[in-house]
Amino acid sequence: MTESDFIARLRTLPLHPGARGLADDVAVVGGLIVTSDTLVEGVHFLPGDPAADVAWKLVATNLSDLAAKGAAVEGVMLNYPLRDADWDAAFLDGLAAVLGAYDVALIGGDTVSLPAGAPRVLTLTAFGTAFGTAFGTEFGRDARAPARSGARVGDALWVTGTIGGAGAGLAIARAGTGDAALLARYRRPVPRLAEGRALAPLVHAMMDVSDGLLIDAARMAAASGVAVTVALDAVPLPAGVDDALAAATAGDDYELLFAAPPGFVPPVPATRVGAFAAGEGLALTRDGAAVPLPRQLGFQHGLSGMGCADPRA
Ligand SMILES: Nc1ncnc2c1ncn2[C@@H]1O[C@H](COP(=O)(O)OP(=O)(O)OP(=O)(O)O)[C@@H](O)[C@H]1O
Ligand SMILES: Cc1ncc(C[n+]2csc(CCOP(=O)(O)O)c2C)c(N)n1
Ligand SMILES: [Mg+2]
Repeated sequence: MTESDFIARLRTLPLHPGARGLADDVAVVGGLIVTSDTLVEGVHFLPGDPAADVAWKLVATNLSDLAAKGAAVEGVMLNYPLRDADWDAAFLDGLAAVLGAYDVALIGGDTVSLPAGAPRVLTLTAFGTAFGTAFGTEFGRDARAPARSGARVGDALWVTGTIGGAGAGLAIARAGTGDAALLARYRRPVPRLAEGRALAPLVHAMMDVSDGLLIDAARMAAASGVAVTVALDAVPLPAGVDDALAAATAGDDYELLFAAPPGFVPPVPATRVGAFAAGEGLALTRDGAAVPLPRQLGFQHGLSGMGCADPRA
């Protein structure tokens, strides 16, 4: 079963009104914005990646979902599997560093052991509050946490930062040599918290790019009931990356993807990469000409590595 099949089945279960139909980066519960993400050794990080970097990535990937809702971070809970003392100590050092870097407090969690040889599975749950609101009604907070589902016909699709650096960084980590800045994009992603707070009151829809620009743009369009076209030639690439299609399907970028009305002037550095129209699905262009969709739009669990073109989850 693929990740999207599994989540589609979950959607048939009784859902909390704040679950946003299991079609958003977060839930909004009791005035809190809640998200949870897991890193699995061999799936999300390499066994040889430094423990401190794994701690960084675990926190950063969760904060990225809060950033996509313009949230202020309230705190995090950690579920941690002990395995070897040196790695665990280095992880704790890295955890202290990333929590300090983003001024994030630990709320609690759980500590377990692993069977000998089992890969590490690390989970963090992050809690946030809608930025700029006093403690008040859930509606007031929810109204400032843009969903994936708000894109409208005529909106433009925008992305912060650059895309494809983390995918290149993963190849560098596997090879053991290469550009340090690209490697850092893979090992130490930067949650766009300040950008998210600036954008949240202004945009129609927002999410972070975790699985790949194309699959995540398709998810935003599907959740919004509109079609989206992405211009491959417009995708902002970092120095050292030149294959826009590979960049747009690699994932791990943790930039913010958002829909905004025509004429929008973003308050933070961002690039217009596409447009929404009536209809459904994703289309690609390069220099104005239609380009066929690749077989895989991004990463999806359950497909032995890269995912398929299904934007449902
Ligand atoms: N095992 C699960 N149980 C309950 N809800 C789930 C489960 N897996 C995913 N979801 C829900 O499905 C929705 C989509 O999840 P998804 O993991 O794709 O979003 P995300 O966290 O933004 O992305 P990513 O995991 O790529 O960072 C969210 O509402 C999430 O809470
Ligand atoms: C060793 C290794 N192999 C492949 C990848 C690529 N990758 C794995 S999960 C994922 C999407 C985000 O995960 P999720 O959807 O679970 O949040 C991506 C792009 C990696 N990071 N490390
Ligand atoms: Mg997300």
